[in-house]
Amino acid sequence: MATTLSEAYRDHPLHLHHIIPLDFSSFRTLPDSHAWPQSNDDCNDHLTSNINGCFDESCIPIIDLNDPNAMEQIGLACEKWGAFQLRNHGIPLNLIEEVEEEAKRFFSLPSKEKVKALRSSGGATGYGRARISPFFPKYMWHEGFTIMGSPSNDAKKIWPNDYKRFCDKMENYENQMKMLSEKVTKMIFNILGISQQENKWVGSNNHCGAIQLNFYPSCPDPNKAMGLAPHTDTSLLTILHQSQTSGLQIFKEGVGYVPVHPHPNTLIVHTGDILHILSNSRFRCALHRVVVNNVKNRYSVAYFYVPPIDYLVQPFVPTNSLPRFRSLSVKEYIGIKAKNLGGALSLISTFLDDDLCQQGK
Ligand SMILES: C=C1C[C@]23C[C@@]1(O)CC[C@H]2[C@@]12CCC[C@@](C)(C(=O)O1)[C@H]2[C@@H]3C(=O)O
Ligand SMILES: O=C(O)CCC(=O)C(=O)O
Ligand SMILES: [Fe+2]
Repeated sequence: MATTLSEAYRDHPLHLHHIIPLDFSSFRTLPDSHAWPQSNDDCNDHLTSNINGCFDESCIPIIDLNDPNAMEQIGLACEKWGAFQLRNHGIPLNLIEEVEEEAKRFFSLPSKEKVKALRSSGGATGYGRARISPFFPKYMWHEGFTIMGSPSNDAKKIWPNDYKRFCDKMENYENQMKMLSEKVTKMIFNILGISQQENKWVGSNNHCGAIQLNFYPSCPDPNKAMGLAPHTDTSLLTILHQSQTSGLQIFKEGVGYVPVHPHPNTLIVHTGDILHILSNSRFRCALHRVVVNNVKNRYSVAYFYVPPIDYLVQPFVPTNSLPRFRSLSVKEYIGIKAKNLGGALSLISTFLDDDLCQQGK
């Protein structure tokens, strides 16, 4: 029986062609395998996030964690967007920079070096394409490196004599992200009225977590390419650092894709599927994607905060309401998502409408 996140993915192996990334450095034109039928012109580039924290239809709010009203603002942002940006988050800025530097150090290696840490078919960690690759007809202009717990096994394959530097930074970052995730989760559970007493795993070492280093090389034909295809995160919440290069876009019903341009010293928080289920779809789980450009490489570092694998994800239902989803374990949900991606929430819905997630109902 699976007890860790890695083990939960073992039952859902991927073909190697959905794992081995292209050697992007050898392409001057976009190969057909990476040319997407639809261009990225459905983006509302004039819209952006508002520095003062705003809750109208057009901007992704920035919330100061030290603001006495932060909890209320987080609740509103999760309801309206399923995402927000966080200022004064308490993560040391030099650590964020160092982790980004380590990501650059890894991704700038020649392909023949990087593939030494290739994710195995049934594996969850290491170098490779995004797990969602098999659901799309074309490949993404993207490389990833996934870490669950200590990355030492994978890092040793790359830097046999010098793996410690990479591991120390990543482990330190994981600890800091865990603490921030706990803080935000406690605020969110408070908003939802979910008992802390029954969720003692928050604040213990019983949670599951993963770090994903993302690399989007500059691309010869960015309008036809896709950095990361539209998806929602499986996690309870995701904390994302993006380098100073735009590319992330969040889908807003009735508006389209809204860019989230980088703001110095802010981290982005996404509501994941698990929180969407727990909140009985009061909180959206934002559909998001990444577009690429032809000038600069882009990097991002995502931390996925996930409850223990055997945790029962059970919608918290206000009085006089009905649960919109059946209860299931994290492991079962991961399995359903691995087979159905965007259809996973509809499959566990107790209602007939599909795509409840996007409608935020
Ligand atoms: C915990 C996880 C979330 C993730 C799958 C993973 O096991 C580690 C990689 C994560 C990632 C990063 C890129 C986008 C994404 C959809 C993917 O393909 O791999 C997410 C996964 C997810 O949220 O389901
Ligand atoms: O690169 C980004 O900005 C987003 C990455 C992302 O969505 C993910 O890792 O799940
Ligand atoms: Fe994501």
